[in-house]
Amino acid sequence: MGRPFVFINSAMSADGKISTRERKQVRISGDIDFDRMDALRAGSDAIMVGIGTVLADDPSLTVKSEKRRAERKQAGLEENPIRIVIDSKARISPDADIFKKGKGRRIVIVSESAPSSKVRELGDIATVIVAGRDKVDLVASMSKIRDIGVRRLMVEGGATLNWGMVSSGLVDEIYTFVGNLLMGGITSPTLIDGEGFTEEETIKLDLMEAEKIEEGVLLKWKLLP
Ligand SMILES: NC(=O)C1=CN([C@@H]2O[C@H](COP(=O)(O)OP(=O)(O)OC[C@H]3O[C@@H](n4cnc5c(N)ncnc54)[C@H](O)[C@@H]3O)[C@@H](O)[C@H]2O)C=CC1
Ligand SMILES: Nc1nc(O)c(N)c(N[C@@H]2O[C@H](COP(=O)(O)O)[C@@H](O)[C@H]2O)n1
Repeated sequence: MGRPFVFINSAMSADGKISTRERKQVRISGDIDFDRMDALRAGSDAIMVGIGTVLADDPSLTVKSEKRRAERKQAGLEENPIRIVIDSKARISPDADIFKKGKGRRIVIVSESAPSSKVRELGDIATVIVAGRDKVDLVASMSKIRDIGVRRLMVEGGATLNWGMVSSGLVDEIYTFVGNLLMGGITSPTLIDGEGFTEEETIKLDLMEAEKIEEGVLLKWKLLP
């Protein structure tokens, strides 16, 4: 029933790009912002990314601070939050760092169109949830992960998943670190890609916080109904 509290955390260039035109990960945040991101991970029940991010960056999505992992253990939690990948066709490799690095539960959410042999293979190393026919149904996914106890969900991109979540009305807050670089490129992923909104559909935001961090600025937005 219902859905978790959902926030997106992302780093983007001053011109709004989250990676280069070759979809290569670039260091946008400095150490302080990476540490802020790590604290957000440690305080979440689950961290979710799209398969595009896994294929491009191969992130582990683990909590990096030993102290924070220890605090989670003391609180009776796994060292790492649940790591969730939205992957309609089950394209993720069993060798992905999400599976190889760190302890904790992994969930891959696929659609009914995913090849059953690959779904079985993934079932040996992760919990596989099926939601949606040709592509993952994000609304149904949120309800399913709420049912297994996820109350606070951190979404770490990428651009297509961010669009899917925002356009489905599934996001409460967005935190963007805007770094001191320009990436350019009409095909470079932005914070929110997808088909985009019409003038009437645009989503209004409430600025909760703006803070200078190192050479960039952290903006915290609440999505208005
Ligand atoms: N700077 C930053 O903070 C971050 C940057 N990135 C960058 O983002 C790029 C990846 O973004 P994308 O290619 O857009 O991939 P993505 O990570 O957003 O994954 C998109 C994929 O999710 C799957 N999906 C299934 N159902 C969906 C649904 N209902 N709605 C939306 N997606 C659904 C589709 O297969 C789709 O292709 C990479 O270049 C990566 O480096 C990713 C995370 C953070
Ligand atoms: N917050 C942030 N700042 C940057 O400068 C970045 N380049 C990214 N990239 C994303 O961080 C994830 C890496 O996670 P692991 O270190 O492997 O746990 C990955 O999803 C990148 O896209 N983020």
